[in-house]
Amino acid sequence: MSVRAGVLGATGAVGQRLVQLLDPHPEFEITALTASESSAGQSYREAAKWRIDSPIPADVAEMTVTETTPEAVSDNLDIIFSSLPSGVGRDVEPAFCEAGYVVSSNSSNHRTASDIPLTVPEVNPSHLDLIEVQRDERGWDGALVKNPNCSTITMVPPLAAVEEEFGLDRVTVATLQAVSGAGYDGVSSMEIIDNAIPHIGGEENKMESESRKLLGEFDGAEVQWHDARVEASCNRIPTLDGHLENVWVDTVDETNADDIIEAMETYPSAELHSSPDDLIHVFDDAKRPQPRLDRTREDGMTVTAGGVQETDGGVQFNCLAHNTLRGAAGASVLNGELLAKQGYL
Ligand SMILES: NC(=O)C1=CN([C@@H]2O[C@H](COP(=O)(O)OP(=O)(O)OC[C@H]3O[C@@H](n4cnc5c(N)ncnc54)[C@H](OP(=O)(O)O)[C@@H]3O)[C@@H](O)[C@H]2O)C=CC1
Ligand SMILES: N[C@@H](CC(=O)OP(=O)(O)O)C(=O)O
Repeated sequence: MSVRAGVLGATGAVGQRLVQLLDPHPEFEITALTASESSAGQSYREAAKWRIDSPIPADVAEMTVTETTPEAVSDNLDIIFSSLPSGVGRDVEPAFCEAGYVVSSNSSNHRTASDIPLTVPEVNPSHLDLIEVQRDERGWDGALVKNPNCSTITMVPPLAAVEEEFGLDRVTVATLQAVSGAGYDGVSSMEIIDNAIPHIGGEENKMESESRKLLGEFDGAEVQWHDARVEASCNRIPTLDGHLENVWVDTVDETNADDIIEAMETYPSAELHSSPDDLIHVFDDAKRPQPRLDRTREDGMTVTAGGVQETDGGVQFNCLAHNTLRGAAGASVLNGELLAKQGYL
């Protein structure tokens, strides 16, 4: 039987990606779509202004968009995917959880709260059980689960591979982030063409904190954040999709480039529908990965890496992921698959 799924913020950039991924999904069936008051009452086709380069799914196009309240959606929902603006989701998502819904959210609110699981199913699936703590503390029948920020999710699988074999002491990262990360209206063409912007508000702090929570240990009661020092510098560049990152890692144990490549290549994926066969693909061509060539590998869910070199304290490498697939909608769907597999739906 299908898992009935609702999408909050379904008309937005990430919401449209969620619809694109959920419509053909073998496990989920879209049964509710919500957006702001101004879109409510319209058909999804009218409200969404579909901007993805595959056709709007015909069966979803004629569904009516509702307001984003627990009362406005039908009771017949098993899971909700949320891609609301963070400020909106901050209060709205807990209201859905209080009403008994299980919410897999991409919004940045509450990601570092102590009782909210922040999960990448291939990296820290055990953190999902923080739901039990959350339910005890908040008295919810529902649950709230988050996926991380798109730049964080790009570097965390390679970092997890390094951590597992050699330990992480210090991480320094510089990002080259695509414009889609800012949303359709986020950066004007006059601002970004022939240019680069060396600041993305709040992004550095998210990379520094979310990565340490993801790589931390869950002891059944709380997540002990990883104690590595993580420093990030974030830049917007004129690519459409795909965040490229330059990462330097000081490891606890001595290592070399060949061992790091092997650790990344053998880091396991998860047995979930949306997990790629190869979670991390490592190129030996120093000019890869590149956003245009590599962002859609395995439906945009593989993290690609390259340029692995030894340094004084450890290793340097580059990595890339599709920011609205692996970094946003795909990450939320994966968390939904994990919730289903672990019996939370
Ligand atoms: N774009 C990206 O690559 C990434 C985005 N994110 C995060 O995902 C979230 C969504 O981003 P994005 O899709 O780009 O945003 P958009 O602005 O494109 O979409 C926002 C969605 O939320 C709805 N919405 C806006 N205000 C309200 C409100 N007051 N009540 C109910 N619904 C509302 C909009 O409806 P309407 O159409 O009616 O206005 C729309 O459906 C954000 O938290 C963002 O930070 C995370 C990673 C990557
Ligand atoms: N800030 C990211 C996208 C984003 O919205 O991230 P978050 O999910 O943390 O809000 C970018 O600009 O590429």
